[in-house]
Amino acid sequence: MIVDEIYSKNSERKLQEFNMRERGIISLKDALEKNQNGPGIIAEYKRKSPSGFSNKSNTDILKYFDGIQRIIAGISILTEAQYFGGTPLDAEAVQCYNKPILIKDFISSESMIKSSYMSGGDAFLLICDFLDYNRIKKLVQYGKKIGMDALVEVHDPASAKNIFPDENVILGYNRRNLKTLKMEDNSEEMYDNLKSYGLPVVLESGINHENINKLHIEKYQGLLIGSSLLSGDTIRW
Ligand SMILES: O=P(O)(O)OC[C@@H](O)[C@@H](O)c1c[nH]c2ccccc12
Repeated sequence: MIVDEIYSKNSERKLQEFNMRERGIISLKDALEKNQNGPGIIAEYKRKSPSGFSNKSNTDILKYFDGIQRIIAGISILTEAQYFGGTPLDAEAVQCYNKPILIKDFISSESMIKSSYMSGGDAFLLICDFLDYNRIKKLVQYGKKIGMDALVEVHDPASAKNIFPDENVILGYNRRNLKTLKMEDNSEEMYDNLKSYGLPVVLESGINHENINKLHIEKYQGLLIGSSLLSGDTIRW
């Protein structure tokens, strides 16, 4: 499966050697907790996705965020190249918006977290469906040491056992199963469990103007939205 393959090649990934940071860390967790009037939008930029999205209009990243910077609480940048067309240079480029930047990658090591920091990232992604509890605990604690927040994401209810809650953690529910790449929404079943940790909860994937009023978004502190916004969808609730 594609995501397993991406993780398996992490040891071959070229990591960011020199520091591209232009500013101090901005906490994504703080931004979501302070967001007024409902969940904060984390707008994701990607050029393509194995689940079928492609940035047909080849939206320029700076033009894109110039247009939406006033309505978003954070930015998510795909940095994986092969399947998402990503690059750390995208993260470096969007530091100018002074919004917290989530490095959306298949992170499995401390060196990848350090690389995310050097690229200008403020937070990083850990996926419970692919990393075990001890690995997540180690990486959350490393991120905390260098001041970064971790978005600890779950899809399969069984993988919630890998959650390591700490003060720098934001929890995410991914409506998409990354093992099948299909939308399989267990958010109703999962919400109370995730909320019980007392941490911000972000709803992720497949959110658009047609379903946004059916997803009980008022319960969430954040919405991670990529494809629909990149395709010009107008999101309002
Ligand atoms: O483009 P969408 O359907 O709005 O989804 C955005 C984001 O949730 C999705 O890209 C995502 C959520 N978790 C991930 C983990 C890896 C790669 C991608 C993701």
